[in-house]
Amino acid sequence: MREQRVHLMPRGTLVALVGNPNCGKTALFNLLTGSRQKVANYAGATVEKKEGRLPMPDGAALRVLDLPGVYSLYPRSEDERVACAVLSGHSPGEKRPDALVCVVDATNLRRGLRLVLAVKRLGLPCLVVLNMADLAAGRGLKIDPEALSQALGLPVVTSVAVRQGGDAAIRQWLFKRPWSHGAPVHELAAGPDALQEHDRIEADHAVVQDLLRRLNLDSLVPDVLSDRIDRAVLHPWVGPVILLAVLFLVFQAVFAWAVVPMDFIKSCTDALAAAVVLALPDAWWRDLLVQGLLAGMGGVLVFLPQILILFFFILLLEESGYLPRAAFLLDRIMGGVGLSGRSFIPLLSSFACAVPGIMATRTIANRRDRLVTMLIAPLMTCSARLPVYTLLISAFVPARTWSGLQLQGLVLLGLYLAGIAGGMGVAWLLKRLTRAGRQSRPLMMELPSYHWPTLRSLALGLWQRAWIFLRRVGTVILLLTVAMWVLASYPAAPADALGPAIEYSYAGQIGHALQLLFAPLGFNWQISVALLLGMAAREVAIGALATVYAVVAADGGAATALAPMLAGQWSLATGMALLAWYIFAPQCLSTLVAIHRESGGWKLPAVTVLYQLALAYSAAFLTFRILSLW
Ligand SMILES: Nc1nc2c(ncn2[C@@H]2O[C@H](COP(=O)(O)OP(=O)(O)OP(=O)(O)O)[C@@H](O)[C@H]2O)c(=O)[nH]1
Ligand SMILES: [Mg+2]
Repeated sequence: MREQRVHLMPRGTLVALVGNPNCGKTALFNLLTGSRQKVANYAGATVEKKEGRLPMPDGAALRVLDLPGVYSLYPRSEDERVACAVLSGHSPGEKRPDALVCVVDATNLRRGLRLVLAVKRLGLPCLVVLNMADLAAGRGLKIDPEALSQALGLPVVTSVAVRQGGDAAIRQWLFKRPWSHGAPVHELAAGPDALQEHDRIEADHAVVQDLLRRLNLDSLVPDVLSDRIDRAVLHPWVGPVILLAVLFLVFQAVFAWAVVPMDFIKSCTDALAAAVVLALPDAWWRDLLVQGLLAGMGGVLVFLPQILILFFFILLLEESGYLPRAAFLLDRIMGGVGLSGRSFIPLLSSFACAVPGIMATRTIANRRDRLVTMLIAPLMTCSARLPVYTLLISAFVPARTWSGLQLQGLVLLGLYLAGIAGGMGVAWLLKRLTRAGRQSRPLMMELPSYHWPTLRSLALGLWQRAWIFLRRVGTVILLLTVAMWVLASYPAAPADALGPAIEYSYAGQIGHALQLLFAPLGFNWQISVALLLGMAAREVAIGALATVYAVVAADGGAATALAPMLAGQWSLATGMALLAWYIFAPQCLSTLVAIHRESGGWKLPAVTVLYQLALAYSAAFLTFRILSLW
């Protein structure tokens, strides 16, 4: 029987924000609807349509859609297809918008107005918004919205999306219904509607040139400051030095700045555990609270400061406009392994989390490049690995400093580089093995103006990350550490037991069974169970280890510091082998689900799991064997 899908369309008036990439659509969307979608200073920050609600003065609400940026209405990449499908009314589960807000970067009218012409031909009521009016004014651009409106036959307003109230004129237009359709303008009629893509773009280009000339807006106003900064940042050898220095600073900071807040959180959870032990009677639920919840969740929570420091830098880089420059600098290296600089931003997003990174591959027009990028995205070190890395580093790498350089920070940077090297190695192999991989694809990427990130957006971004992390600790990690405690505590040891009680528990049994597989890597049974539970989410392994060792210690059970405990129990070779495992292992279900969704099948996720397992096993095996020789 043929499958039939019925889409239920939500009711209500629908307005969509459309525009070139990076013109400020999402910033406006957030302002209009009070949402907190990701705003970033590079093309392709939004790759999926997002909905919000704008309350109207009459009590009703408008449905507002934020769309991925488009260069034209001839989509080339997946994110452009998402936007164009909405505009043409072919988006699954969504009706055609009732009106459009066409956002134009006021500092780049030439490109923005070409899209306005195409959008006007869609025949929907449309408001043209000249956003970034503050930057345009700063550069001495004088645009008369009234004259432009006359010329376009559409209403035109200005906006500043990064200022509270900077959307006032848009609201005013949206609140005044019914919206009028645009007026036909004779000068804009560039040839018949049925022109082919290339001819249509050429014709629109000519119309826009003519229009700008008539309005005295055709002189190019260069962004002097950005150009000056770029002279250093994109310099063939100064550029890479700056890039390395930036990365270096980030990893040093993750260790150096986090010490005080981490100690604070640790002492809080320890004190809480001690107080609970004193206050509550000795019962199974006290053990659950102390050895399960406090040890497990506290063990993960302590890494919040490091995660926030990492995100502070990621947000700074995203908002400043440096990222596309880094992509540009790395294009040659990426070309060497059969990818283009286009893959850089999706890969870089994967350092936060592979899931948005895999979504961001939608901006890569070439399908082969897109699939390879998805395949290697999980090797980039996501923030969930950070707790595992820093735990093992603080257990096994001495906190030594050489003239201001922290050894631990260097090792952390090394782990990140190992992940990158692994990903590049896989891409290089695929380039050698496939014909498509050997074709070179030039990088076309715009370099946005540098911006100062606003304190508000930084604070908001950090708060969002903190919230995501805390929610994870409060849900997945909580559930799995409770599961771990149950596994580690039951069944109780028989009366005539010789070994420690935990050896008889389910965790002990499962761990010993798995150990057959992991013993060649130097992993003991505790690590083996922790890895099993850690398949769901990486940090769970830490909570699981904390719980197992808390149950083992069972000394009335304050949440003892995990790192010194591990240093005492494991050999250096085991600790390092576990680090090597973590660089490559496929320990995240959501990543695999994302690869499935974005690639449209199970083949790619299956390949990902298999190659990652093979890499992880070999890397851990070699590390353990080599270090054991010492
Ligand atoms: N100064 C200034 N900056 C703005 C304004 N609007 C947006 N920005 C900045 O421009 C950058 C891009 O904003 P976004 O809202 O992410 O742009 P977008 O159109 O959604 O981009 P894509 O999702 O990539 O298509 C961000 O760094 C914003 O902070 C504005 O009116 N003035
Ligand atoms: Mg956006």
